Amino acid sequence: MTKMFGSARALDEVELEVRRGEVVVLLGRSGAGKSTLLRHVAGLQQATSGGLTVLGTEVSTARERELRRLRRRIGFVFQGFQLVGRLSALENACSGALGRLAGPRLGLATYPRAVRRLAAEQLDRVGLSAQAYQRADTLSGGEQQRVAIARALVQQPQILLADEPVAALDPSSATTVLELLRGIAREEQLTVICSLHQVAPALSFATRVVGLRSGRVFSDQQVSEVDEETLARVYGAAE
Ligand SMILES: Nc1ncnc2c1ncn2[C@@H]1O[C@H](COP(=O)(O)OP(=O)(O)OP(=O)(O)O)[C@@H](O)[C@H]1O
Repeated sequence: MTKMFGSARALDEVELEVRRGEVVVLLGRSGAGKSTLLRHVAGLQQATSGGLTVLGTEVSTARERELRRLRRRIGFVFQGFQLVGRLSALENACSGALGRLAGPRLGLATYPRAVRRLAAEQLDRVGLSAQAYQRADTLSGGEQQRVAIARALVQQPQILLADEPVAALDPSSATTVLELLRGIAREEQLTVICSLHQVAPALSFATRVVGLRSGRVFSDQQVSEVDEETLARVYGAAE
């Protein structure tokens, strides 16, 4: 699969097969193509040439309706959390269900009871029960990212994508968030694709590490057989 932006090649003949339950880290420096690849998997962008099949949908040729259906099955966690700051943690978590509910929701009480219960359970799972009614913009960065994870889980996704989920966090919150994600992925047999730009967290989080460089797959290894030195040399100094 190749993605061009004008004459720039953001993804250059990328070939990758991810199996169910794998926790894949896309490792690469700024501009390597990690976010672009994640956006393609999420059905948010379409390749310039070549194909990409996600959960049985051919993304490159799919119509908007099919893409919407696909997006509902894929959770996405971002570097900047993307919560609604003035809403509570619980209401943000509930909004993960919006894709399967008809019409907009205004206020917690307008969500079905089952959704509110599920959202509360997921907040509990990420250790934020006590903060459920706190405004999202009053939470710490690590807490906000945990709310975003709860929201993604309320969506009941088959694939969870995370684009630099810990880049904005201090090292200790980053470790907490990655450990949480890893534990949840194991429990749910969830397929996770996560971009990171540091080698050490990638190795403790992933089952498989895919190195990207200038839009190309440069290395692809199971963590158990990873050549740490090469990875550190190629990606260790990534900004
Ligand atoms: N919408 C766009 N229009 C033009 N160029 C783009 C667009 N999106 C990405 N690119 C280019 O494609 C290349 C890959 O970008 P991408 O954001 O995927 O890299 P990345 O590995 O995620 O980097 P970072 O870690 O900084 O987020 C870059 O050269 C970027 O400038």
